[in-house]
Amino acid sequence: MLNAIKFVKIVDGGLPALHMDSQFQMVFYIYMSSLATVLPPAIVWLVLRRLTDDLRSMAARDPLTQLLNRRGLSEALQQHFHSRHATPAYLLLVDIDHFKRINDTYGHHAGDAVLCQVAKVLRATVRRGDLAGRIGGEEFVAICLDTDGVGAAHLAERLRSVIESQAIHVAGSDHLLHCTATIGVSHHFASPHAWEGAMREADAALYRGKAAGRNRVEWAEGFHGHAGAPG
Ligand SMILES: Nc1nc2c(ncn2[C@@H]2O[C@H](COP(=O)(O)OP(=O)(O)OP(=O)(O)O)[C@@H](O)[C@H]2O)c(=O)[nH]1
Repeated sequence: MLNAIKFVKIVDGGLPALHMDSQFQMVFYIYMSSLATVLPPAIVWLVLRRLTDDLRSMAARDPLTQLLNRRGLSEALQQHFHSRHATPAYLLLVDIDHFKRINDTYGHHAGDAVLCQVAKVLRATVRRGDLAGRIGGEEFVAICLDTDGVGAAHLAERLRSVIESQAIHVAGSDHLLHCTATIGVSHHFASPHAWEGAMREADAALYRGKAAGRNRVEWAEGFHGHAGAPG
């Protein structure tokens, strides 16, 4: 049991809400640690390393969509900015419009199907090397790591228009759902600590987009990327 406690510490900061797979893994781990005295140390070490990797990856992801969560995004940004050739990043905050209505009208499982579809669009639309995450109920984040303001603005507009064009099938229902999203875009930022500030900028822009009628892209104050100059 002492080993189990040490193991949880390795996972750094404890575990998020565990779902079935991870609960199974913990039971498996405790079982393995009880065999630790009779199994060859190399096998025990390999199993533990694998479990540590799995748990670390689970702690960094949203269980519904498998996109990065806040912690996963923050870790990925730390890694990106530690590289000598790190490029500045742009943060896009993507918020589904009137999502509560979808839940209220078609049920929570329909809401979940919409969230999964938007996650799929995000994953498919950002470039390889960019980051995609879900940071709250119906709030998603895309972070462009190797582009300028024009590229970030194009990505935001492409995301908005692909989300709008989706017909979303809900299991067990004949309805095809549609949704739209409002997107706030931050200025570029160049350090892992600056991403909370970028979130605030994008959030303020998003708020303006919601007030202006939704289903639109809004830029942080003074952002010129959409006009052709780097932001
Ligand atoms: N299905 C589902 N719903 C969720 C989840 N997390 C949060 N929600 C719901 O998301 C809804 C968010 O509603 P609001 O914050 O009012 O936002 P909205 O209706 O999208 O309105 P606007 O953003 O102003 O367009 C709430 O009804 C939450 O219950 C989830 O994981 N699954």
